[in-house]
Amino acid sequence: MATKLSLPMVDLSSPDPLSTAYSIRQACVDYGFFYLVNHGVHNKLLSSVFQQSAEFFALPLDYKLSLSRKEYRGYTPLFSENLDPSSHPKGDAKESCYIGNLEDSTSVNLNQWPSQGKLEKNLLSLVALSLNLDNDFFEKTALNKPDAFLRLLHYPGELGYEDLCGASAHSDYGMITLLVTDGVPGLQICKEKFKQPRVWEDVSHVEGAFIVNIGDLMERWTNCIYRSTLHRVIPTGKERYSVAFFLDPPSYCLIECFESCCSESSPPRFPPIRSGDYLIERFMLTYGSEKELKCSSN
Ligand SMILES: O=C(O)CCC(=O)C(=O)O
Ligand SMILES: [Fe+2]
Repeated sequence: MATKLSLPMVDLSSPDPLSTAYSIRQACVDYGFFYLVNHGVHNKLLSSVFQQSAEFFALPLDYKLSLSRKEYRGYTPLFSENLDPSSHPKGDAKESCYIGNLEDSTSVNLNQWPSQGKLEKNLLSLVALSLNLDNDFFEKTALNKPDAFLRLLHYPGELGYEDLCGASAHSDYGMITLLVTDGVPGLQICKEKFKQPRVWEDVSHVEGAFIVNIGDLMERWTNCIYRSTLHRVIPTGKERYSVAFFLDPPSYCLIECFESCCSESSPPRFPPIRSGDYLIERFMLTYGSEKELKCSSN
């Protein structure tokens, strides 16, 4: 049985930015995951996002398929994604809907969350502070024209495949992810991704908190000082909803190790790479091919 894990807690309302930045640093070094509380997004708004999400996924499949994913936006049906191609060949037991960029999200009225920009700006300025960077570093490089996606996720529960994950083992690809779930368990993390056998720990639900995690591009920027931790959603037999907000640097942004994160004895582990090139490579592994990636409906 997996052990139950309480992640570190970061309080965004704390009056001392330095101590908040320090707790973010500690959490990103130790876990690559933390709970974010007092984030300023009202419970009422979150409930209405879950309500709309449930209404969307309850629509007839034909209708949802007419909104199939194109250029990273729209509907992806059950089993069309496989986050860990070495796991079950059938794919992941979830359906999802991507809502694209902050500036022009039109079809679903979710653009208050958290796209007004305050939350991610605030959080990323603390992350910058935690890395000894100017506190507007991410605002200038990555939030200037970010690739931000809201993704509604629905795990249907019992499907008759016992060993099929809702989301198989993966790390997130981008900079940072904010996640909110309906409280149904299933999310697990594996802190040591290179150790075998993998040890999985259940992430406890904290009502009203966001779960924040570091993605691969932040891991590359920080030379693995901040971890992009492996995680998955295992089946529990229960239906589950979650909403993830992925924040990625713009595609032209060159991701190379921060000076403060390397030294002679600890040289950069990764060559510089453009954000867009890295993300395309990862998405291709998840979805199979570039054609499928660009236009899943035809
Ligand atoms: O639904 C969840 O709890 C996690 C989803 C996730 O990890 C992802 O979409 O990248
Ligand atoms: Fe993820």
